[in-house]
Amino acid sequence: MEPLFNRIALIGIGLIGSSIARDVRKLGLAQEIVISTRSAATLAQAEALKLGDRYTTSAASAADGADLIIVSVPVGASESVAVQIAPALKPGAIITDVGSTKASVIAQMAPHMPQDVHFIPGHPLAGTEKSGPEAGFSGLFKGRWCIFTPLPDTNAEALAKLRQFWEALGSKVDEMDPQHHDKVLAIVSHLPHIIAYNIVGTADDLETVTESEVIKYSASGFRDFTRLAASDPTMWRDVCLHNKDAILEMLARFSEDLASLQRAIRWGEGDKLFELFTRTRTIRRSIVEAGQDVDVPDFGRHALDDKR
Ligand SMILES: NC(=O)c1ccc[n+]([C@@H]2O[C@H](COP(=O)([O-])OP(=O)(O)OC[C@H]3O[C@@H](n4cnc5c(N)ncnc54)[C@H](O)[C@@H]3O)[C@@H](O)[C@H]2O)c1
Ligand SMILES: O=C(O)C(=O)C[C@]1(C(=O)O)C=C[C@@H](O)C=C1
Repeated sequence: MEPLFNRIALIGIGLIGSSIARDVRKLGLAQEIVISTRSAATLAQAEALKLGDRYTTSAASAADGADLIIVSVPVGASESVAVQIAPALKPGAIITDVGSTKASVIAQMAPHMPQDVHFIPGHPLAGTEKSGPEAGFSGLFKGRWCIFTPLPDTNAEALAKLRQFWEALGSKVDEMDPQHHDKVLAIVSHLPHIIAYNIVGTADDLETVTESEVIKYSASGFRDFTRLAASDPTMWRDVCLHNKDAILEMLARFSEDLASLQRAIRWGEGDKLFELFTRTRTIRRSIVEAGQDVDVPDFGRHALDDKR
């Protein structure tokens, strides 16, 4: 494939940054890959994995002269990165991110962006519960959505180029308003993780059930929750703090519906339970039919516990 960019700078080289690096290298999407991350130890890991051509702990020197800069750090670190890279950005550069929340990332980064660059927030809907440069793999974004939440005055050419980039990684690209993105993701991604953290925490706290019993008898339903609950604590702390309003709104709805389910169980309302379980089963079928479970083979390899 023809390189789409001369120099790509990857700021943050964990699961997402390193998966991008692997695909960029494999597909020949850049002449040069520059990698930057805050910690020297993580940078050394990236270098050992040969993920880039140049390595630096200075985000500014990585961004200097780059045509595409992809920020892949926990969302709470977005402003700090924006402040560091802003003075080094070359005119016409495209700056994007992969953060799981969008309104907050825009609020943190946009005010620091110079007038002559193109800041296009993005979010690939692909990942696993693993983190760090060793957890990444080529093909993570294949068949998955990447959502852009462009600012109103975004340059159409820059947008088309970034779209071309993500499509080269195999993603389907969509555009959304950032607030809408945050609400949609609150229900389809953030709440499932919060529920998983909570149920695994509850099981761990149960006084009548020992920890060894939780491990020994964990049925596959519970095991599926433990996968999500093993996700990176820094990333998910930041998601919760930076999508607070949408998450609280969805949690309120969720709690109401849970109370109604609790009531149906208490009063033996079998029809009500059956109706809900039938309705939700069709959602799973629609997802499978729409090909949205394309990740199963990859997740089987990377995310599920081999000892199952
Ligand atoms: N993991 C997923 O499933 C997933 C999916 C889509 C999007 N995202 C988003 O992608 C981003 C990165 O997630 P990840 O899974 O790659 O995380 P990760 O923990 O694997 O990697 C994070 C990287 O950011 C660096 N970093 C951490 N704090 C920093 C700081 N204060 N300043 C500069 N660099 C810092 C780390 O050294 C590391 O290189 C997050 O914003 C996350 O919300 C994650
Ligand atoms: O399946 C997982 O392990 C993930 O956590 C991936 C997942 C998700 O919820 O689907 C997590 C956060 C993202 O921002 C995007 C994708």
